[in-house]
Amino acid sequence: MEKFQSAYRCEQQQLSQIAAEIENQLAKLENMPRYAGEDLTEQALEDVRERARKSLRIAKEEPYFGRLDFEEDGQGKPKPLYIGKAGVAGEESVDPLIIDWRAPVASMFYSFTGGEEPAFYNSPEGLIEGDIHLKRNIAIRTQVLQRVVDTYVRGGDDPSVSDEFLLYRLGENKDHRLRDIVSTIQSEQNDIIRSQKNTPLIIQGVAGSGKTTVALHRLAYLIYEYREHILAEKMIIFAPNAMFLDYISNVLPELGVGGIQQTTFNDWALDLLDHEIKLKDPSEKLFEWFEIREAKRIVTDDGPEKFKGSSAFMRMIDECFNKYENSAVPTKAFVAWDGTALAADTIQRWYAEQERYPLAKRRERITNRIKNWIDSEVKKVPERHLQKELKKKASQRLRSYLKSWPKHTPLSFYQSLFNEKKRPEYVPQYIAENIPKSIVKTTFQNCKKKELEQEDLAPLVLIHQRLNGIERKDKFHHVVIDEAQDFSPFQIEVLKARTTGNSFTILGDLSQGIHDYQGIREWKEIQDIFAGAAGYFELEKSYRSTMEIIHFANKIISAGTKPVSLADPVFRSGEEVKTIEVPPDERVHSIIQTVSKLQTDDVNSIAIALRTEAECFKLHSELQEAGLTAHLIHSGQREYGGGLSIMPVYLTKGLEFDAVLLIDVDADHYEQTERDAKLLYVGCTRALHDLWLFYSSEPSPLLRDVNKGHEII
Ligand SMILES: Nc1ncnc2c1ncn2[C@@H]1O[C@H](COP(=O)(O)OP(=O)(O)OP(=O)(O)O)[C@@H](O)[C@H]1O
Repeated sequence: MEKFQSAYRCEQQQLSQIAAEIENQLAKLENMPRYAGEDLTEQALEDVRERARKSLRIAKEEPYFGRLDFEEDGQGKPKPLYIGKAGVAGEESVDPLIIDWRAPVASMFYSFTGGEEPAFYNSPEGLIEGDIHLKRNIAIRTQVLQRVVDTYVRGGDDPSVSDEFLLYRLGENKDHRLRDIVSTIQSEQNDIIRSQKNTPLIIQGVAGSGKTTVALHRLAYLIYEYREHILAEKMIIFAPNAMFLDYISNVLPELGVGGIQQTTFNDWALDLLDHEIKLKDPSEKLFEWFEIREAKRIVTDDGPEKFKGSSAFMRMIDECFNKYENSAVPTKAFVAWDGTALAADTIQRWYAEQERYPLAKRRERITNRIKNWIDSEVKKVPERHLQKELKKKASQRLRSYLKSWPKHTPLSFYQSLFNEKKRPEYVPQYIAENIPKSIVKTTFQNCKKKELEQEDLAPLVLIHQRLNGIERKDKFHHVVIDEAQDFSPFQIEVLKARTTGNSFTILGDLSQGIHDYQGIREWKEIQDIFAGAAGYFELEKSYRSTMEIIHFANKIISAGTKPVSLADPVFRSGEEVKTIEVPPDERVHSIIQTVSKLQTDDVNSIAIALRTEAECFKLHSELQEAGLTAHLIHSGQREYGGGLSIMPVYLTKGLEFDAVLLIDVDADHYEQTERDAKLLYVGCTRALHDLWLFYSSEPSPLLRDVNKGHEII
């Protein structure tokens, strides 16, 4: 106790000094007039000052969260390093006042797992070694010291780094948005965050292992580490839906990072295609795939989503496009006026010479070359009064000549691939035969109506890229794909073509692959796209939920499929999971009772999750009639406001809630199938502290093993 008090007093004193210096530095910089002139050196200095102002503003409220006492070899004594979200330079000394968490030396705060072995980090000057004497977590809120926890003391009773501070953080009730984790990043997460930029990373992580959070921290790290080569506005995050984007929207600003694009694949593709097409309402697809009983659809390789998302389909389109491109130049001579013609061979030679340009550019360049040829031919005509007349005629003829040169948009080219009546020459017979019959007619009709499905977007983007090319300025510097198990190989392929240095962070969990009709079955499908050059990480530790919830969820997933790995919970114990049988006529009453109890206990966010959207609507109105108000969340939702929500279980993916109530967990709604096990697993693993499952009549067969002991299958 005494030791703790003295540590607290020492940090209190330190905080007062550092806070005063921050105030002082900030006041000086705020009072300096801003430079707005043309002098480049002055502009650069102003940029440096502006960056310092930004860091100081961040540091003012919560200057740091950790202290590491490190004795560098040969220095003789340990030096305390204070680590915060933003670095602050010292005014009086060369040593920084606060070290940015992304700086090389700060990596030891995360990678050090205890023991008396030497610690090290990679500095720009090379490897630096030394000993760690103390690792201390310090919680400060609005300049007030709240908690001091020594997680490692050299020579102390426990040689490893303790979880005490992590457990304190995990035990807190969350608000409705994801938060940064800079103070408690774990060693295995740190390795991912600090991986080098140009190796694509694939991260398979169990539910709650921090994949989304880690990817966002990685973006902040890359911006810091590669500030000379990477621009925030050229980095992009692909997330499953707009509500999820809203849910993660706080993390990057908390880390002092702005300007990164955040979108869904559908929105991004529609923008790129200049809204030439409309998308069918995606909720119809969700309705089809998440219906129960006889209405259920079965996944097959030649279903539209799987087939159109495959690399094989991409290769077919590529081949057709190559053929089209090779024959896309007219085979007849261009006659400018009678007696003056440009031979077809010449035009074809010019076309071949432009091979390195995308088709649209090649066409533009050939057109310009023909125009120049016309000009020079006109100049050869000795009668000056005829020249104007001839030029006019030649221009008219050029316009009609160009019409014989087929010009496609992405949509018209795509549509032509499905034209059964008039197969274009560039579509070889064997390709036409390999496109499943069930897809051909509907896709052709959809193209005519300009209303397509989401699986048509990647093919259209590919055609757009082949027609127009991708300019260097349009390339991404880094791409994050969250919930990547639901991405098709084709989607990844088109993004790969737009990304410099294969700089990707691709994360997901095969056990949560509930959109199996469109996503991947194994990570190899994505590894193959990068020809085996991708780094692969597996995260098994789960931070979100209590041990009880994770043990329960592990049994559910194991009852329906063989997961890549089972989640290993942190040692945080809570309430037992409740599985409750309720007669149908008492269902609403039971739900209301449970919710009121949770609300009385100050639980912030509660989700009531049902299998289908229609069932959510129904329960929502039943609860409303009985006096309980909740937010009804549907697939078009763009924001997530926390509190009490009712939503289909498939929409809870990626989110988390203090408590989750899963309704109708019976044999009808959740059968003994892989998809149903994954759905139920997703639902269970959304809960941080409390999980309730309700069923009437026969419980789901997936609950079969939940009451067996915790020894894992
Ligand atoms: N090192 C950590 N320190 C504190 N909290 C953490 C840490 N890692 C993860 N968490 C917390 O665990 C929860 C899950 O994180 P996140 O949503 O990023 O995981 P995920 O792997 O993407 O989950 P899922 O796949 O289940 O959606 C969040 O509340 C996050 O703050």
